[in-house]
Amino acid sequence: ATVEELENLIEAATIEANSYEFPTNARMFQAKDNRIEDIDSYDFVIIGGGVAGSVIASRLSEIKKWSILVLEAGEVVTSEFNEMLGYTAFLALSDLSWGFRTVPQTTACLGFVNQSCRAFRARGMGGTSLINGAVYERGMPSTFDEWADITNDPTWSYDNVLRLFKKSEDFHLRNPNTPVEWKYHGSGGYLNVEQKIPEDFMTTLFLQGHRELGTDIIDYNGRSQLGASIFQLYTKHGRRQSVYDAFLKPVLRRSNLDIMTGSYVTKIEVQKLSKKAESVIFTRHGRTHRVNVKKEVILTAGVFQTPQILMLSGIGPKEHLQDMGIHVIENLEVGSQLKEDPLCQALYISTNMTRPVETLKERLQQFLNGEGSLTQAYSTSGVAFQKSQFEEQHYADIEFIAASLQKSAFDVRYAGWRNETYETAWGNSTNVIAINIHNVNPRSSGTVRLNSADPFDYPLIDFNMMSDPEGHDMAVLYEGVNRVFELLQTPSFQSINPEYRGRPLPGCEDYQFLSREYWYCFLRQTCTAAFHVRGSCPMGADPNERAIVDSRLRVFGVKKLRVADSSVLPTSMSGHPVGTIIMIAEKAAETIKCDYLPYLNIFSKEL
Ligand SMILES: Cc1cc2nc3c(=O)[nH]c(=O)nc-3n(C[C@H](O)[C@H](O)[C@H](O)COP(=O)(O)OP(=O)(O)OC[C@H]3O[C@@H](n4cnc5c(N)ncnc54)[C@H](O)[C@@H]3O)c2cc1C
Repeated sequence: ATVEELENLIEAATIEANSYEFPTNARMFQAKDNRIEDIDSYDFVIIGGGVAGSVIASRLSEIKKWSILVLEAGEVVTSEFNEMLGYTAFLALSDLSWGFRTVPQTTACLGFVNQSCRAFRARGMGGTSLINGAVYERGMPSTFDEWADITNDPTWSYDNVLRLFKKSEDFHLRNPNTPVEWKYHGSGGYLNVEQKIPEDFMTTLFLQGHRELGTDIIDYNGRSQLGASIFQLYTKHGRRQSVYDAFLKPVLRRSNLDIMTGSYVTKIEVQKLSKKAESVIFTRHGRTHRVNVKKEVILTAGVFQTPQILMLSGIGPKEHLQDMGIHVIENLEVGSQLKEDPLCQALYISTNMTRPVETLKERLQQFLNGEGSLTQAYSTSGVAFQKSQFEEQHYADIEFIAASLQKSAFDVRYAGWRNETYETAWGNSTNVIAINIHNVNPRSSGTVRLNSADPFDYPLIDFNMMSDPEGHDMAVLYEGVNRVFELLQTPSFQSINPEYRGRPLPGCEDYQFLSREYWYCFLRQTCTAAFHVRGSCPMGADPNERAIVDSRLRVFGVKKLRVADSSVLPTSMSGHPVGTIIMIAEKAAETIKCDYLPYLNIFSKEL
């Protein structure tokens, strides 16, 4: 597109976002009557064409004799507007968004309308990679050794999964100032990974400040995640590349792969005695269909809807299903260990830093060259992973993200702020920067439950962040606040004259301003969700210890049914999950191939 065409797309999308009303249920997918029409059967039916579903469909359809069907509620997205990461937030307020939010919270998101946190998820081929920040990050290598212990399966160890991370990746070093540990990166994979160029002033300052504090500048996808860095993004020449674009678009001509968009799955039919998954019921264009499954159903509908579909199909906590009037097929603690990371983005700091004045036309011209501010979702690209004093092992538990901000009515709408809280947090600050504090390894957990047995009702989502009885998560976040002020003391940051000019927040007036108690209150008011939700159907060795799937991602007690998306992460991986979800999906596909084609060597080309 030309600069003028892009300007028109931006105008239309921003008008839509500013007046967008989120749906509150999925009734737009309801059929007109109760008739069920059978369609042809498939070897594998994949529910959800999101991040994990796209990877699995791509890999399984490599086997020509298998027939694969992907059922996805959303559509294929083609607008170039969606490729501009700089407008990411606008996409969450569009028809791509499911529009989920949590039930009212008591320990976090208190400064937001109805004390509710947004729980953004996207629909459409590529799933939430259609609206996310495209940060590519794998977490701490030792996480995967822990997964091998939890599942009693050494194939989850880092030495083994590194091969899968590399298999997906096509890494390009675009910023020569960034350290790279090449042996941890892949080339020639489906997913293009690159850094944004050139660095902006705030990123440079952030890295210098960290150097002055003695922090190493590292490749966070190398041997250790601990240190400061600039984001690696899975973009291509600075443009968003959804996981569908990367993994499925190149193979669409395969005749054994069918993708049915606009298809909303309401139930997996599981035979009551044999407990075998036999068919999938879905609505499409006002009608209801049944598809029979010859080999397996693979559930990749994401962290909220995967547990919802399981529960609607009779797989979940017995008492809850009985309360909902659903016949129990398998009693499993589905949806009982939901994990979300608290993120504080409201520590606004006034400075004397002036930002470059660029017109939209100039920014679009840079975008067309694969550069500039529109090629990243966050306002800058500086990031640091650190370990708090409370972290007993060696995981990162705090991520700091540099930001350079302007006050905006759109932010209030996007995040769902209460106006008064936003205004007072901002105070009379000018030329604002923020160092966002992200607790990437929290202990608190929440739940996903059914609202009713009606598949068109949204599930009840309760993040329950910062609620662990020991107060660990609060202590980590408070240490994060103190570390931000330490960073602001470095000579680099002192050069821009940083000053905190927020006013006492509503609800926190009783605490001495800027005391420890005040910051605790501030964090409960301003921390919201990082959208890195996971763990609603964790893998493990034993369903009596609340595991839902085994190490081969098979649902305990049910045959022909696997789950392979963000729901299965058994612990945090200390960061942004897409890289790990892609690895899990690669592993799921490889496992399925080994189960059905045991004569194939896993290193053979055919895999
Ligand atoms: C605003 C935002 C920014 C983020 N930024 C980053 C980032 O920079 N880096 C990162 O690593 N992670 C990021 N994430 C998180 C990341 O995008 C998700 O963790 C990831 O997409 C989850 O993958 P998934 O395969 O589990 O689910 P999804 O990608 O959400 O896919 C699930 C799919 O299933 C479909 N589906 C659901 N229910 C049904 C049904 N009943 N019938 C048919 N289809 C159905 C959905 O429409 C969707 O397409 C971000 C998330 C958000 C919201």
